[in-house]
Amino acid sequence: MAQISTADLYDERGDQLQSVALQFQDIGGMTGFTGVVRTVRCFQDNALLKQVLSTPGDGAVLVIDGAGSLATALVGDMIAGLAVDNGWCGLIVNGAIRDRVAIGTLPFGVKALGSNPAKSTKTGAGEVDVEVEFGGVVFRPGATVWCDEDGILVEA
Ligand SMILES: O=C([O-])CC(=O)C(=O)O
Repeated sequence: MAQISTADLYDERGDQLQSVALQFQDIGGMTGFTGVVRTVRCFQDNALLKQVLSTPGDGAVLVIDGAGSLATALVGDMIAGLAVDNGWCGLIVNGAIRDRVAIGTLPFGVKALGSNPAKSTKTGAGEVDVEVEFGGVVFRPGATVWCDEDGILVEA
């Protein structure tokens, strides 16, 4: 069954929702996706998010706050494939990805600011399941998020 559009959802329950003002690109093969928020905060380093995506996702959306850096890719086709295999439903990346064409073939939601072929460091620095904030919105772990071509809504 098709999920409700974010515009219709906003008309129904906008008072309970936050809408992301940043303009993300739809890169994954699935543009409409919804799930419970999990989070990683990291900066130009992707070992921690790879570790999280190696665990069962149970249909959750991983919100990755890379502080908006476009200097290195936080996710490529291997990490995105790992996430699909482990039952995550999508990623929202406040930063860059790479392997854009391959990610576009996956049955998976990926919103990101852009792409860059340069890889990230792998030290594991960062935090998991903390509140993150970008685009005028606070993402709380456990809140529900809805994504489609129009944007991103998350429970307040
Ligand atoms: O390993 C990385 O840094 C990201 C990547 O290229 C992939 O997931 O395929």
